Formats: sequence, structure tokens, C-alpha cells
Amino acid sequence: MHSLSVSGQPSLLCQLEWKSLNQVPDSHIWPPDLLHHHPTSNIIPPSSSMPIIDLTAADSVLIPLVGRACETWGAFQITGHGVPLRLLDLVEAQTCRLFSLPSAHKLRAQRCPSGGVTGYGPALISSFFSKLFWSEGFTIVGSAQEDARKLWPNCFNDFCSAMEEYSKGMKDLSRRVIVLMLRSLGLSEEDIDEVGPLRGHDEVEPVLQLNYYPPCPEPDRTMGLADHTDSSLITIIHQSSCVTGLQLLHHDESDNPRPQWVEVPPILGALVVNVGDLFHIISNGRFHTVIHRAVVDRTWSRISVAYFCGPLAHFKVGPIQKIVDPNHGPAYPGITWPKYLSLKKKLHNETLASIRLPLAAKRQDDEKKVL
Ligand SMILES: O=C(O)CCC(=O)C(=O)O
Ligand SMILES: [Fe+2]
Repeated sequence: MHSLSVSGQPSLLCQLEWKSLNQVPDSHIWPPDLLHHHPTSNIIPPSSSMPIIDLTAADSVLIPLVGRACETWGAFQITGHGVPLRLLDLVEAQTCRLFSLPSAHKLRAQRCPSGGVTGYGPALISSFFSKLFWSEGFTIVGSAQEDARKLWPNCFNDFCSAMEEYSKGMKDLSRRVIVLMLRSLGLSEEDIDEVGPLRGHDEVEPVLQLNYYPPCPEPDRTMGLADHTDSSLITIIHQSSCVTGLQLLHHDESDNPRPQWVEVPPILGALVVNVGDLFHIISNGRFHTVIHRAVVDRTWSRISVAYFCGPLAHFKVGPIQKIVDPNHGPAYPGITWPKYLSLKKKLHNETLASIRLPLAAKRQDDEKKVL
């Protein structure tokens, strides 16, 4: 069977029986300049490590820590978040169960080739690249029932109830993290109710992306998931606890003239929070939307489960007025999540730049010139 990727190019993903390969096929060999266009930090741990924040601390301690992490890294790990290890293990076990199915079986829930979002297939961003990723994905928006039924017609309940319980845990946690982030921008609890992207948070459909990265005989020649930013407000990632893979592009200006790929070390029970494009917009560019990617390992497979938290579909996300410097004005216009996603589908990593507004000062100059 021949499957098609979103771009209409043949995708070999589903034909690859990963275990039987002792070298990477040409379809999955990435040009070195794409793999190594930024150096990888070989100092472990790097001189300044990605922040790890224990959420059991008082809000007065957490707010500045979270704000600083969002400004300098655009990401941080959280411990003490209250999501039980049992639930993290459960969601990981059900994810393994799914990806362990034979290829032909997984293809029954294949993402609709003409642009579907949910179901099994390569990562959605793979359509931007001519080479394929060394990974498989499964996307859930709202309920997993319809796709899970195709995989396990008589026993989809365990999978669905694990994903539901996990999504509920992530929804509550994302609210807590977003409140801390907004507070760090100087908003009060009342401001947050007024302006907040959290309005209707409970009704927003959860979006989960399950990723599987098989062991790879030549990990340095291929890519698990290419560099990208997430379109969400924030993303919360659970990663397998014993194998590295997630890397962030970090620029420590005091240390290095160039940005470097820095590994996100897996910590048992910790979760990774990424600032997404929409929070970058809300913060008027103050919070860094983090470029990240996943590399693969020679010996070990790796699982990650990403929860994308966004606002209600009709909510226009724009820079919060209270924090916009009147001399410079907003850096972005208001935009809804669906509209942003439709631009991102076309422009990938250029999307933010495509909607960025000229500085108010520059706008005034330009207007004077026209007059
Ligand atoms: O596998 C990972 O750790 C990263 C996953 C990710 O970035 C994504 O699904 O958007
Ligand atoms: Fe991501």
C-alpha cells in the first residue's frame, strides 16, 4: 500500500518496519546542513541549564521564576505539579500499546490524506520537508473514540479513558501555569479574568500529539522531528524518562555568540512546558516562543506526549494592552487560533514574522513620509 503525506508526496513512513532496517533509507537521510545548521551544546550540563521549577513553592516565588524562564528560554521543566506518576505511566503505556501495533493495523486509523488532523501518520509539519522523519505520530483532538475504535474495535476503552484522564489533568495544570505566566507579566487575578485567554478554558477541546521515535541504526543521519515552534499558548510535554531526544535552540548571549541546541534531560515525573507562538503574541514578544526538535537514539525508542493548550476558537489573541509600551505599540495584530493555524500550515516557521507589525514609531515615520 502506498500512503500519501499532506503535501501529496509519497510517504514511506508506514511501510518502514523500523526494526528490520540496519541502515537509514535514502528517504530518511537528512542533508547535514539541515541537521547541523546550529551547533549542539556538548557541555553537559550547559553552563546555564534550562530552569526546573517546583510548583509546590509559593506563588510569590514562582511568578518571577516562571517569567524569567519564559523570557530567557521559552521553556522550563516543572515538578511538584500534582499530576500523579501513575497517570504519566498510564498514558505512556497506552501510547506504547498503540505504536506497537503492526503497520497495517495502525493504518486503519490513518489521518485523512486530504488534510485531516486527527489519527495516525507522520508529524503534521513533515509536509514542509522533502525528507521523512524517523518517527510516527497520532493526533487526538477532543475525543479519541472514533480513531481508537478503528484500532481496537472491541477494546478501545482503556486507551480512551487514559487519554481523557490525562487531558483533564493537563487542562487543570495548563490553567495554573498560564495564570503564573500572566501574573509574571504584571496582571492581577482580576485582570486575568478580564482579558484572559483563559476565558472558556474548560470548554476548549484538548489536543494531544503522541510521538514515537524508534531506535535508529544511524541516528546522526536522520531527524526525529525537525525544528519548529508550537502554535499553542503553551505546550506541556511528557517524555520517556530514560532516553534523551528533545532539544531546544537556546541563545545564551553571555556565553556563546551563536544559538545552540541544548538537550532537555528527562527527569522522572517532570513535565516540560514550552511557550507557544500565541503566548509570544500575548506577551507582545516578551516571552520567547521556543524552537525545538527531537533527535533519535541508536539503541532506545522514545515516546513523547504533547498537550497543546490554546484558547477558544473565536477568541482573538493579541498583545495584552496593559503591557504594551505606548511608544512602540503592539507588535502583532489580534488573531484567532484557527486563523493562526491556517497561516502556519502554509508558512511554517515564517508565520510569526509574516504577521508582525512595524513598530509604532516606525509606522508614524512612514505615515509622515506618505503625507
Ligand atoms: O518529542 C518531543 O519531545 C517533542 C514533541 C513536539 O515538539 C511536538 O509534538 O510538537
Ligand atoms: Fe513541538
